[in-house]
Amino acid sequence: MTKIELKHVSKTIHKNEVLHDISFMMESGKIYGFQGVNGSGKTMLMRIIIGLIHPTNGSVEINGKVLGRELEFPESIGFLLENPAFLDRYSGYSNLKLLAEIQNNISDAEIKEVLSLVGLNEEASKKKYRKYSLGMKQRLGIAAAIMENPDIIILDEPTNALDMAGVELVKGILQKQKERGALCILSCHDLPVLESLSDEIIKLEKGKIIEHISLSKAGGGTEF
Ligand SMILES: Nc1ncnc2c1ncn2[C@@H]1O[C@H](COP(=O)(O)OP(=O)(O)OP(=O)(O)O)[C@@H](O)[C@H]1O
Repeated sequence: MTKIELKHVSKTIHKNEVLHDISFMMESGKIYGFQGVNGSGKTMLMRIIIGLIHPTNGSVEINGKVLGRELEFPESIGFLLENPAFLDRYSGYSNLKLLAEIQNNISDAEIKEVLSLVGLNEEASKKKYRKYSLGMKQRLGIAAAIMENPDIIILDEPTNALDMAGVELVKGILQKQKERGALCILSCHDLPVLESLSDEIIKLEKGKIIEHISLSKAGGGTEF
C-alpha cells in the first residue's frame, strides 16, 4: 500500500508563485487526473511528487517519509514527463535495456513484452530512437515508465502524439496498472479521456486547486 500526502505545498520561481498551498492525499489502486490549462502547474506538481524539484514551502510525504529529507526519491516510481531522455543512437529495445540495468530486476523477455504491450513490434523495437516518430517516442516513454511495475506511475500527457488506437492502448494500460494496485497520476488535455480514467480529478488554476472531485464509479461524484 502506497500513500502520498501533499501538505501545504507551494513553489515560487523567480518571485512567481507557480504552486500555492496544495494539500491532498493519494493512495494505491487509484488513478488521479490532474486537469488545468497550459501553465496551471500540473507538470510542476508532478516534478515535486517525483522529487526532482523541492517545494519552497510545505512537504510531500511518501508512506510517512518526507521527500527531500527522509527520502531522496520515491523508492518505486516510473514516470513520463515531456521529452524523455533516450539515446538517439540506440534502438528502442536497447534504450529500455540500459534503463533496466540500473535496477536489474526485469528480464530481457519482460522488456520485449512491455514493448509489444505499448504497440512497438519487434521491427519497431530494433529501430534507432532517432528514427522514431513522435508517437513511437511516446509509446517508448510509456514503456519505460511501466516496465518495472512500480508502485507509483506518473504520466504527463501520455496521449500526446498518439492516434486513436494509441489512446485506447494507454487507457487499457493504465486500467491494468491500477488493478495491479499502482498509484497512478495522469495529466491529459483530452477531458473525456481524463474523466473516463480517473477516480479523482484535481483541477488546477494558476497553481491553486480549484476543484477536487471523486468520480468513484459507483454513482455520482463527490466534491472534497
Ligand atoms: N523552469 C522554470 N522556470 C520558471 N518558471 C517555470 C519553470 N517551469 C515552469 N514554470 C512556470 O510554472 C508554471 C506552471 O508550469 P507547468 O509546466 O507546471 O504547467 P502545466 O500545467 O504543466 O502546463 P502544460 O499544460 O502546458 O504542460 C508556469 O507559469 C510556468 O511558466
